[in-house]
Amino acid sequence: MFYLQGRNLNNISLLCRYVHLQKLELPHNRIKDLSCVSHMPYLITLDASHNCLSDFFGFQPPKNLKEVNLSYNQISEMKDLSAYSSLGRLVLDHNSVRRIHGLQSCISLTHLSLAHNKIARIHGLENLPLRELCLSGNMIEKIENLGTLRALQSLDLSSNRIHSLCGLNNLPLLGSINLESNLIKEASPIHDLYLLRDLNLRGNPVQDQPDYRLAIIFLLQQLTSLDQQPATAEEKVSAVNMYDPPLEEAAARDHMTQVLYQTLQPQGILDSTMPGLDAPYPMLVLTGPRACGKRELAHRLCQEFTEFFAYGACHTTREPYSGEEDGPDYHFITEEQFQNMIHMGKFIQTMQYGGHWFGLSWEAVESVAREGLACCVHMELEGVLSLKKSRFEPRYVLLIPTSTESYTHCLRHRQLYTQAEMQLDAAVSRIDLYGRVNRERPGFFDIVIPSDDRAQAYAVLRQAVMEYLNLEESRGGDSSPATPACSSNSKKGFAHLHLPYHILH
Ligand SMILES: Nc1ncnc2c1ncn2[C@@H]1O[C@H](COP(=O)(O)OP(=O)(O)OP(=O)(O)O)[C@@H](O)[C@H]1O
Repeated sequence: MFYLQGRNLNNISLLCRYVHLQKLELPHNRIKDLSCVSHMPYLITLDASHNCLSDFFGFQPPKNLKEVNLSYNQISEMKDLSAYSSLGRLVLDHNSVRRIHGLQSCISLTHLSLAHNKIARIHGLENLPLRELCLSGNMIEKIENLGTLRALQSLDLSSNRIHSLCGLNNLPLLGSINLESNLIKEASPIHDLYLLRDLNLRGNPVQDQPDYRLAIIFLLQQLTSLDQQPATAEEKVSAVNMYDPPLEEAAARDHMTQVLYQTLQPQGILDSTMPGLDAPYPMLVLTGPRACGKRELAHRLCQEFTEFFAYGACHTTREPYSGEEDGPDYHFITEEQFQNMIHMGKFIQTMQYGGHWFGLSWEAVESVAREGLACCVHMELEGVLSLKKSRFEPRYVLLIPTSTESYTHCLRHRQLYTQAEMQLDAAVSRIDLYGRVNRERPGFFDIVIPSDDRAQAYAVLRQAVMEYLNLEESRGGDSSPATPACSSNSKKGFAHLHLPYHILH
């Protein structure tokens, strides 16, 4: 080992003779030239911090060089370090480096610190085995290109100019995230950075965003420290409740919200949907995972059984798909209009799905009820849970795909998902969710119908409805419209609809 600290040395050429040196410490001098290191093939550790070096690694590579500290020098450019494959720790703090460069072949590099330089972008680190990365005190505006750092345990990006976490979108397995509007769209925790325990974003504008800590803790659930403060168990629970609440909790919260805003409005009587003496107002809800055909079947049913049913169109903030118009399927409104409607107590239930709002309004159901008809709607499970807390007592039909393969094919065909596999997997996993609820909560759905074959699914649905409305096939056969077997008031007839509970095997 050779140790020469604070001697004001600027020429160390005499060290060329020490060819067997393994550790060289030269901090706090005025050294400009490290070429003598070329003569030390066994060097393992080099500390040349606090000197006047402007040349980055200005020496021939010692084969086993593992640790290098060149902090507090005048280095402005990094160069290719492919000859330094043993390098494990590199400290370049307090230099003038503008661009991270030349590290691609450093297959042993586990610690890298480039604090207080002039770096504007995170790049050039792809696939490195880094465990600790410090880029504090630079000019970085966004978090990017970190998705391949699978060994990363500690990341320090403090005192930069990061104003958004949207760059986390680039991380594999993460859904699109929009923290600007405090909304995480189909987000899932970042599994690829599952070793990350310590994240520091102090001193960045992003800290001012509402629910900043909870959003990060949700995305990185294994964090133990955020901004040098422990990520507590309470925060983890709150984060999950906020961004991915258990179904019942989300439904209870939605129901409470709607009831609260309704009670703040002048009270009027919605007589068309008032329960009768012996039965509630009749409603039919088709539920099941997205694109399982519930909307199509709901329309078909309403078209065939015009004397009994009419379609209740929900409101949504999503854009109409091509060919969709305002009215028949949804009332398309802006996010602001939707929030206004919530505040005016207009909804029975609402739900966020895929980053958009959906809601069933009182008026949608009332307008159908005023015609003396039963309201037929479709919605996801979360909507059902919320609706079950209201005064309505619909019959619930679960339409469920039984072949994952054909369901995936159908999703692909409809091109619903832009971020491909990850979103497809999430959509498919909801089949299991419906299946689980059906198994674990007998009676939750009144009837379960496999949805893979639409024609068959409709035939079963139609048959069930006919039986319980006590209707008979007209002589025209299967495809002819049904006629009531009893001539009683259609609404009253449907009021006795009690579909059986089937367990799907
Ligand atoms: N008020 C509501 N509450 C809960 N879920 C709803 C509500 N209105 C619609 N949905 C559901 O939101 C999901 C997304 O609807 P959207 O119309 O965007 O999708 P889709 O791909 O056309 O689905 P589908 O073909 O099943 O109708 C659907 O499963 C739909 O049934």
